[in-house]
Amino acid sequence: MKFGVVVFPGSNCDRDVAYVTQGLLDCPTRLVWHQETDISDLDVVVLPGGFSYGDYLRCGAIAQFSPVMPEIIKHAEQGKLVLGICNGFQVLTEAGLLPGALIRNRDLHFICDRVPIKVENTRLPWTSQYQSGEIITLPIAHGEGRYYADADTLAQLEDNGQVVFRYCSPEGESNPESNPNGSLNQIAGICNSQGNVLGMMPHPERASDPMLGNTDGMKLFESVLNAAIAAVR
Ligand SMILES: NC(=O)CC[C@H](N)C(=O)O
Repeated sequence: MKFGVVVFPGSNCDRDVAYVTQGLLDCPTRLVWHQETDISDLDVVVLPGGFSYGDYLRCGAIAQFSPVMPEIIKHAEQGKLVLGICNGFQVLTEAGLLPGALIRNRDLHFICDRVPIKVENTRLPWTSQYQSGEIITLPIAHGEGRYYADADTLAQLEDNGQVVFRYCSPEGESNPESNPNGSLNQIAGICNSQGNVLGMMPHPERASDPMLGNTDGMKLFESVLNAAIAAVR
């Protein structure tokens, strides 16, 4: 199984993701410059965190027009896996691959923290290695991470199990105090209706190497590998 990590001008977590998928997960991985238009060799496309195009206009708003994006949309339409982390999540909503939008944090500050998150849906290629309802801790680092969607979209996401990660208290409660950025329904990550496209604001790649003292993010990458192994059996 081969990973590709898209590099936009201003991406800054591209190598961190590649370090995890190649170095820790032992899967072939290549960096994909945003002007490339052939990604047919890839099984999983990751849009990493960062500040694509300097976050001018809106985070992710300019990156959606990169030449690689139509190819990523085709890749997703074929049912193949696409993961957007932080700025990558913002790009996926701007490109219409995921519903809703990421807007300025409630308190208008950039937040850099480690926060508890509940894994809400484990029936996905992204999360099968987690326990349902498991509370994990992942780093967040964003200025525009407040998930917003209209009421109908929100209800649809909830009804279809598309809310994959939710901010919570260390005990797993969802309340205003455990919502770092004001996201609706405490949403930290969602998937599309087919489940093959995932967007999340927290950074699993920053919590994967045992050297960093937290490996809660590694199960996400292991889930992907597991799904690939299951598919060829
Ligand atoms: N870590 C990131 O990807 C940051 C995303 C984006 N630049 C923001 O500030 O919201």
